[in-house]
Amino acid sequence: TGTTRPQRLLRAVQERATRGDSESVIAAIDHFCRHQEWAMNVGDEKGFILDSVVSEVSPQTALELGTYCGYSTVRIARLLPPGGHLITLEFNPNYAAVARQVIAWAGLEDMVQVVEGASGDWIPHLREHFGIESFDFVFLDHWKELYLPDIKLLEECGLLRKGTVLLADNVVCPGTPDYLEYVRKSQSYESHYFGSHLEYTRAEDGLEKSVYLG
Ligand SMILES: CCCNc1ncnc2c1ncn2[C@@H]1O[C@H](/C=C/CNC(=O)c2cc(-c3ccc(F)cc3)cc(O)c2O)[C@@H](O)[C@H]1O
Ligand SMILES: [Mg+2]
Repeated sequence: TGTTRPQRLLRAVQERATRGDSESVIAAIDHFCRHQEWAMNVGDEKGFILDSVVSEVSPQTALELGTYCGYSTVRIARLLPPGGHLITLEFNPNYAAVARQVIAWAGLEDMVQVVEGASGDWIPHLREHFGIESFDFVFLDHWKELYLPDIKLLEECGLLRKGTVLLADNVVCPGTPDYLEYVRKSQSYESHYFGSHLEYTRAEDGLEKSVYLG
């Protein structure tokens, strides 16, 4: 049986990073993915763009779809303003278990709630369960064909407000064509593409930032 890649990534964090130091956790994961095993984290290059958008929005309420090992969760949570809170949805229990330990190693467990389950099941219950009125920021990084249905669900549930910022990973590689067409054509969004590269590679990829106009 042996270990899984997320478990090996977690071990690299525990061996290389300093407890409570989120920068060292991010660096340990990037080192692992560059020199040991590639993994589908947003990475350092696109991560720098993610950082700048999160810093600009400075969200009190943030949502992440697809936690995986918690790399982007740590990147977002370390930049939240006082009182800021991040909910991250992850439907694979093994990934969620690894992510919780990565987030704890970074010392960010008080700002983050890892919610185990499917985004489509959970989104309609976020208000009643977590007392969320609406989200200031949403990071999409789960299954690519779910980006579009899930933002439509967020709209229907009234969880987006005038000015909510959506940031979507992988809009080029693997690609999210139906999502891109929707946010770029809809009168309800102001969209902008940030060109970059697929994590830890030279392949083209990028992030799409879309502001909900109501
Ligand atoms: C049925 C449940 C649907 N709703 C869901 N709700 C909550 N979490 C969900 C989820 N779907 C998937 N997830 C989780 O999101 C994560 C999935 C991410 C999918 N990401 C990718 O496929 C991806 C893939 C690549 C990639 C690019 C090039 C390549 F050659 C190989 C891979 C790069 C990336 O940056 C990626 O993000 C997992 O942790 C999964 O368990
Ligand atoms: Mg991704």
